[in-house]
Amino acid sequence: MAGTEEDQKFCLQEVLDTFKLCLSENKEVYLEHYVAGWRGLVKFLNSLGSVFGFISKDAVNKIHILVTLLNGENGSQYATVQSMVKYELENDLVDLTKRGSHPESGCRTLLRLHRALRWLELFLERLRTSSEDGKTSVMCSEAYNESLSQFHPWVVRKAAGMAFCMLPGRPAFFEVMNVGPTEQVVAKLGEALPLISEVYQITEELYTQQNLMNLP
Ligand SMILES: CCCCCCCCCCCCC/C=C/[C@@H](O)[C@H](COP(=O)(O)O)NC(=O)CCCCCCCCCCCCCCC
Repeated sequence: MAGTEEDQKFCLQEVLDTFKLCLSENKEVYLEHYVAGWRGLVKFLNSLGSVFGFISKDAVNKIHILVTLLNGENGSQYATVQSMVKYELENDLVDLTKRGSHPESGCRTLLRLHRALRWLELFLERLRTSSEDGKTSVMCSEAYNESLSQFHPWVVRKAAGMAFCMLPGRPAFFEVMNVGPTEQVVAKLGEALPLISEVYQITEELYTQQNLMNLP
C-alpha cells in the first residue's frame, strides 16, 4: 500500500536531490535532472488538489515535450541545457521571432519552465522567511506578480489568482511537505533555494547571451 505520507516525504526530498544533481562540474545544467525536478514539483502541486489541475497540466505537457526530445534519436544533444541550445540553434530548430515550423522546440519549452522557476524561487524564499501566520496565497501571488505574470495573458492571470486563494495556510502547507517540524522545513528550504537559484542564474545568463529570452 502506498502511504501518501511517504510519497510526499519522498517528493520534497526528491526535488531537493534532483536540483542538487542538476549542475555538472563545469556548471552545465543536466536536462534530465531539471525535468525530474519539475516532475517532483508537479507531484507536490497535484497533492494540493484538483483546482491546480490546469497549472500542472501545462507543466506536465512541457515536461513531456522535453522528455520526448531527450529520448529521441538526437537525445544525446539534449544532455544539458547548454548542448540543447547549441544543437537547436545550429540546426535551425527554434522559431526565433514568431511561431512557425518549430512551435515546440526544447529552447522555447524550457524558457517557460525557466520563467516559472523564478516564481518558485521567490515563493519559496517568502515561505522560508514568513511568520507562522503568513498567508501562502499572498506569498504566492506576490511572487507570481513579480515574475511569471508578465508573460501571461489576463485570463491566465485571473485563473491563477483564483487558484492561489485555494492554497492551504502555511502550517498545513508545511505539513503537506512532510519533512517534520517547521524548523526542519525551513532548513530544507534553505538548502534547496541556493541550488534552485544557481540553476536559474546559469540558464538566465545562457538565454540572455544567446538572445533567447523572448522566444514565441
Ligand atoms: C503552490 C502553488 C502553485 C502555483 C503555481 C504558480 C504558477 C502559476 C502558473 C499559472 C500557469 C497557468 C497555465 C498556463 C500556462 C501557459 O499559458 C504558460 C505559457 O505556455 P505557452 O507559451 O506554451 O502557452 N505556461 C507557463 O508559464 C509555464 C507554467 C508552469 C507552471 C508550473 C508550476 C508548478 C508549480 C509547482 C508548485 C510547487 C510548490 C512548491 C512547494 C515545495
